[in-house]
Amino acid sequence: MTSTEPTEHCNVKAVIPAAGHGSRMQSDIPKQFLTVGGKTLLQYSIEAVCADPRVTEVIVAVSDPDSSDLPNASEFHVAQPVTYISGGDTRAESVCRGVEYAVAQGATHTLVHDAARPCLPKEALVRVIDSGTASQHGAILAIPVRDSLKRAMTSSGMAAHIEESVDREHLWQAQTPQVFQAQALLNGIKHMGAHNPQLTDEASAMQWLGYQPVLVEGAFKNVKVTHPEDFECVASWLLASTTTE
Ligand SMILES: Nc1ccn([C@@H]2O[C@H](COP(=O)(O)OP(=O)(O)OP(=O)(O)O)[C@@H](O)[C@H]2O)c(=O)n1
Ligand SMILES: C[C@](O)(CO)[C@H](O)COP(=O)(O)O
Repeated sequence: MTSTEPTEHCNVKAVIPAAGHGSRMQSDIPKQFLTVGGKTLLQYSIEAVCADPRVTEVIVAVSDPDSSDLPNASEFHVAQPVTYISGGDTRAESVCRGVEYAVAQGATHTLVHDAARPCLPKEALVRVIDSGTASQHGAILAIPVRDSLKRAMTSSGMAAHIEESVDREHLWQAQTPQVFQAQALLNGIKHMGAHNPQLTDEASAMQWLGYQPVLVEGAFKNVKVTHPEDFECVASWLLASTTTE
């Protein structure tokens, strides 16, 4: 891909994959429905992506969109409409269904954001929408790797010996949101296959098509709740931000 011409008219719809089981979190309920200060992580994530008015709708992929346990979509304190759809067996499948829905609703771009990243700062959101809509390659939030990297001799176990050090220069950790032209992203996911283990994020699908998405500076606090210790950090940051508002 060589063209970086921006799209003239943009209609950005957010897709939030929220149909996971959170097995690594080991909680009784999926992590996106854990609450902090009376709100679920999912609700924080929805409010976070709605902080930029260029987002015109939020599409949330959940396991059962008809479940009475889900908060009524009209109750979210955001200006944009929120729609629940049915997610899939893999994160990529949930995203694929959301992007299909967004395209059918006239989206030019989709912004995909994990329900499990509730501390997304507004400045980072604005940066990634600016870049993702300005380039046909799209853009993702990411942070440069900070620590020294070691490759282990074996892939399992915590007592593995070091085989070699790995140069961290040019290495980034991918976050969400990830912003792409909606139809191109849909094509990429379908070509790669929503059950392909290499399809760990949306940028991978675009790279499969030959695009080179832009890396936009993310934020340390935009961590994904994956393990219990992540939840402890996120809960304290969310509580601190609600008491200072
Ligand atoms: N079939 C799936 C799997 C994941 N997700 C969502 O994708 C995001 C990031 O995925 P991950 O952290 O891997 O979530 P889980 O699959 O829930 O966690 P685990 O891998 O520990 O089971 C989460 O918001 C999760 O709900 C989804 O919508 N559909
Ligand atoms: C998309 C993602 O959040 C980027 O870091 C991530 O790939 C989600 O899934 P994972 O199973 O934690 O890799």
